[in-house]
Amino acid sequence: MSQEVSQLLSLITSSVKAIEDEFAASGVSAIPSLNSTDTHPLDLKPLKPVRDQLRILEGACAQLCATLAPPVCTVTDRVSNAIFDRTCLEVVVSCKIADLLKDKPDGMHIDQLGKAAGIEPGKSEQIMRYLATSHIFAEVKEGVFSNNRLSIQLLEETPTYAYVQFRVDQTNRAACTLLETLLDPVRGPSYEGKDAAICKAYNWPEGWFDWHAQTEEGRKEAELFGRVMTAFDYAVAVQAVVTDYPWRDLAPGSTICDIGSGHGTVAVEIAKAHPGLKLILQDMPTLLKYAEESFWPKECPCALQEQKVEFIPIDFFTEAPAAGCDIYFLKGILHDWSDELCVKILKNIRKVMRPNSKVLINEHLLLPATALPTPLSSPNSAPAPLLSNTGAGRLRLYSLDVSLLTLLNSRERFLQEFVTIAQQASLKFKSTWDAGDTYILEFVVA
Ligand SMILES: C[S@@+](CC[C@H](N)C(=O)[O-])C[C@H]1O[C@@H](n2cnc3c(N)ncnc32)[C@H](O)[C@@H]1O
Repeated sequence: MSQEVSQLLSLITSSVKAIEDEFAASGVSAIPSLNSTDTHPLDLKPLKPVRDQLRILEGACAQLCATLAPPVCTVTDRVSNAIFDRTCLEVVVSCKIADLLKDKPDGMHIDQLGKAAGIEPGKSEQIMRYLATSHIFAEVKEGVFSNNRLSIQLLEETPTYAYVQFRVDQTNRAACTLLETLLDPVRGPSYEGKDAAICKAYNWPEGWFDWHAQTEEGRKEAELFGRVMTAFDYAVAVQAVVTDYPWRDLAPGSTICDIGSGHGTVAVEIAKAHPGLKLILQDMPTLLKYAEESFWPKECPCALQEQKVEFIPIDFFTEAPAAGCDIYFLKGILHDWSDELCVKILKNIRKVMRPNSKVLINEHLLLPATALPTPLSSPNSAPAPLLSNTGAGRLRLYSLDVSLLTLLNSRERFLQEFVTIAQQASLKFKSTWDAGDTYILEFVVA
C-alpha cells in the first residue's frame, strides 16, 4: 500500500471513530440508518469536533477514491452526475415526490407513485432508481420506493425544498451562461453585479439584488431567497455562530445590529439563547416584512412580545445603520460585493459606532487547493496528505464561490483581504472565531 493511501485510510478510520464517540456522548448514541426517516439531535446542531472530523472524513474519502479509481471514470462520472443529480432533483421537487411518500413507511409501488406524480411509471422508475442509488430515497424492494433520511429534506415544508428549487431553476439557468459571460468582451473583465451571468441569462439591466428590490417578481423571489438562506445556514452549521462566539459575555441589554439580516436565521437563535440581548434586524423592506409577520412570530414570539427585536429597513450603501449598537453583525454580506462597495458598507457602519462597538464579519475564508501543509498562521488546518483546504471536506465553500461569481460577479475572500478592506474603513482586526464552516472576524475602531 502506498504511504498516501495508508495515510488516507488511517484518517478515515480515526475520523469515523471520533464521530461515533460524539454520537455516543450526545445522549442518543444510535446512529440512524440512512434508510430510516429518523432524525438525530446532531443533524441540525453538529458539535465542533463532529464538524471538524466530518470534513476530514469527506476530504479523505474523496481523495482516496480519486487516487484509486481509473481517472477516466472519475472525470466522466463527475460531469454526468452533476447534470443528472440536478435534473432528477428538479423532477422530484417539482412533482413533490417526497410529499407523496410522506407517512408511507412501506413505500409506494412505482406504478402508483408515477401515476400520482403525473409521470409515466417506467420513466419515474428511472429517475427514482438513479436517486436511490445515490442514497436520496430508498428502494425498499424492487420497484417500491420510500422516503429516507435524505429525501425528507425534500418535503415542501422544509427550507431545503426552497434551496433545491432555487438552485435547479434560477442558479442553473444563470450557470448555463457562465462560459459565454466569462468570454464576453464587456462582462468578462467586469466585477460589477450588473455584468454577472444571471443578468445576461435573464436580460436584466441591473444586478440580482436590484432585481429583488425593484420588480414585483423579484420581491416574490426575495421572499423565497430568505428560505434558501435558512437551508444554507443549516448546511454550514450556522448554530456554531451562536454557540462558539462569546455572546454571553455581553452585558444584559446590549444591542446587536444584524445588517443584511434576511429573516434573521442567526439573530433568532441568538435571541433564544440570550434573551437579555436586544436585536435590530436591517435589510430590504420585503425581507423584513416576512421576518416580522411570519418568521419571528413562529420562531421566537417572546422576543416580539418583550420588544427585544426591531425591524428597520436599510439600504446599506446609502444609509448608516442604527447608531451606537454594541455589535454590528454582517453575515454573508461582504462576499456579495466588490472591495469598493464593501468599504462603502463598512464606512456607513463606522460612522455610527461608539468607541467600544465591535464589527463582526461572518464569512467563509478561502485557502488555496495546494497539497502543501497549511501555514501555521491560517485559521484552517488539514492533516497530510489532504489538500490544505481539505478538498471535498470544504467543497461547499468553493461551489458557493462559483455561485457568487455566477449570480453577483463577486467572490469569497482570504483572511488578509478582509483585514485590508476593513482598514480602508478605519477598522482594526482583533481576532478570529471558528464558527462551523464559517469564521467570525472581530474588528474594532482603529
Ligand atoms: C446572502 S444574504 C445574507 C442574509 C443573512 N445575513 C444570512 O446570512 O442568512 C444577503 C442579504 O443582503 C440583503 N441586501 C442586499 N442588498 C442590500 C442593500 N442594498 N441594503 C440592505 N440589504 C441588502 C439581501 O436582501 C439579503 O438578505
